[in-house]
Amino acid sequence: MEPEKPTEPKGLLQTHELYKYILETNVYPREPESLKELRAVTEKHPWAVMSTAPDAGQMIEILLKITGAKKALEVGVFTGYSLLLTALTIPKDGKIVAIDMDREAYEIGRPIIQKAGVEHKIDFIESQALPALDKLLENPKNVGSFDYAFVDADKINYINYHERIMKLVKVNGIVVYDNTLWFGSVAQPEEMVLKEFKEGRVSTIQFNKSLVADPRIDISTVPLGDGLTICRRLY
Ligand SMILES: C[S@@+](CC[C@H](N)C(=O)[O-])C[C@H]1O[C@@H](n2cnc3c(N)ncnc32)[C@H](O)[C@@H]1O
Ligand SMILES: O=c1cc(-c2ccc(O)cc2)oc2c(O)c(O)ccc12
Repeated sequence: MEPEKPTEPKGLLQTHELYKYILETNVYPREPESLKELRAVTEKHPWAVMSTAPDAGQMIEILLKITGAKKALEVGVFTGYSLLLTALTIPKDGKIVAIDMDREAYEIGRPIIQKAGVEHKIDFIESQALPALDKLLENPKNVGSFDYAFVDADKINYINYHERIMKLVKVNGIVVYDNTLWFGSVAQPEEMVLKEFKEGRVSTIQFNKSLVADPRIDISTVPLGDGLTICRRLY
């Protein structure tokens, strides 16, 4: 049997109608204007699908508020939806270290971030993520200092990011990994998986297993967007 081709995005839900209902009824009415604007400019980008899902963003906003996060780390910025969401949510004197190797995409969202008055909270690092994280770790002030981290970059490296981020976040700090259900492919038999998802599926399955086996964290996987795994550092 031919694998089913995805049509329009519906996250991991059974129907487009249900996803539309969630967005239109619960998410868009509460979404700040600047995030709507960022979403609109991002839609013109050929890789717009990579932008953090607004329903997942709404959940992240609650996490940031509950934990009172002030110092945040983001790996994978793209045009900046999750970055702007974080910048809008953390306090005025909060800081976000945001890493992406693609400055061009960040420049698409940056004028909107500036207009929203939150650019002063952001330290954008144009770099491959692994060396940037290693550099952060060289400064003892950064070790165990982050309240929150969001990882939404190359899935194959999540395992490597995790080891570094475990040292950068404080005990009780929260780490959120995006795409941990990789378009639902993690639960599909291999022969049913579309070619373009195969590599990501394998690394995501391995990564999910490694989180389950990691005694340093609590975890919860939430089927929002493309799957979020929320971790809390225990020790
Ligand atoms: C899924 S997008 C991030 C989406 C973003 N969180 C948002 O809300 O729009 C992934 C991003 O990770 C970046 N990326 C991929 N591999 C990377 C790497 N090895 N180092 C740094 N950035 C990387 C890409 O340039 C891309 O902008
Ligand atoms: O379709 C994608 C692709 C990515 C992706 C692929 C390769 C990389 O090096 C980084 C990112 O990420 C996505 C994503 O985060 C998402 O939420 C939806 C779709 C995709």
